[in-house]
Amino acid sequence: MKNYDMRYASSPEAVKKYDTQQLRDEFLIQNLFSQDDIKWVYTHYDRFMITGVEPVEKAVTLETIDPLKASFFLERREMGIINIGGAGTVTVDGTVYEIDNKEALYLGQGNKSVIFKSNSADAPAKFYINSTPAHKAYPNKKIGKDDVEVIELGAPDTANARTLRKYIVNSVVDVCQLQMGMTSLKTGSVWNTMPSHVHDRRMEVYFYFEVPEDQAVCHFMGQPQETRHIWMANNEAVISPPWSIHSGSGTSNYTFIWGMAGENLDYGDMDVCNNNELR
Ligand SMILES: O=C[C@H](O)[C@@H](O)CC(=O)C(=O)O
Ligand SMILES: [Zn+2]
Repeated sequence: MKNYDMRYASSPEAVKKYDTQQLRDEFLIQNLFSQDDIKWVYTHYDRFMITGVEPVEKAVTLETIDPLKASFFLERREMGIINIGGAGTVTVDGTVYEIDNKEALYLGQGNKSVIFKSNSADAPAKFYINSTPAHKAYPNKKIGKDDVEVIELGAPDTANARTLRKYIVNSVVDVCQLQMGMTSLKTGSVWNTMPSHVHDRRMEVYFYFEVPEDQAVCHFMGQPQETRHIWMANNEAVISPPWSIHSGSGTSNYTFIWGMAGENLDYGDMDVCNNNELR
């Protein structure tokens, strides 16, 4: 069975003409988590790759996929892993990393054997994973809850009070180009990434989770004066092209993981859009 799905890059001019289904086919990632298996989405936006692994009955071994033309997955790549499920382990060339809920692991280029396992089949680990090309082998590093950089953003008055946690940024861990973190909306706050922004130098992927049953998140994309939306359910991800805003509003509060790659490692390099100028 083919273990990857290819997403080619789209131009803003083409996307203007997409209908709902075409927008979803190009940018939305559903069925992200495979039980006891790994199925990748390989994008042509900075060759950023996305998957979710949920080991239940057995350990899952990371294998290379055909488009990489590599002898092992991390031969020319780095990887960030954030566990959103129960406690688990990632064994990397014999070293066992215990990764609890909302802990992360950075893996540098050159690691040959990577094995994902849950501590208990009753509360399986759910490893959300991003991977990007790498030019240098940086050391592996576990990022625990105390290692993250925490920022409070927004306000209840504008329904966007949220806590942003930087897990994989260059002030926490040495990386080639991957950046990852987690943002949690407070109760009563629903808008993420407001005011919105673009960063034509980096693409981004948002993975929405902790969306309560029967609730949804409306994700906004597109050029600032030509926006589109995609309605998203729990545990779905969306690809944000470098030219696109990436903001969302939920029918309740929720949490999401952001991952980025591209030209620079400067988290704060964003071109902010004024709310009253969005179209
Ligand atoms: O470029 C940075 C990313 O879009 C996110 O980190 C923004 C975010 O999580 C938020 O404002 O809530
Ligand atoms: Zn961004």
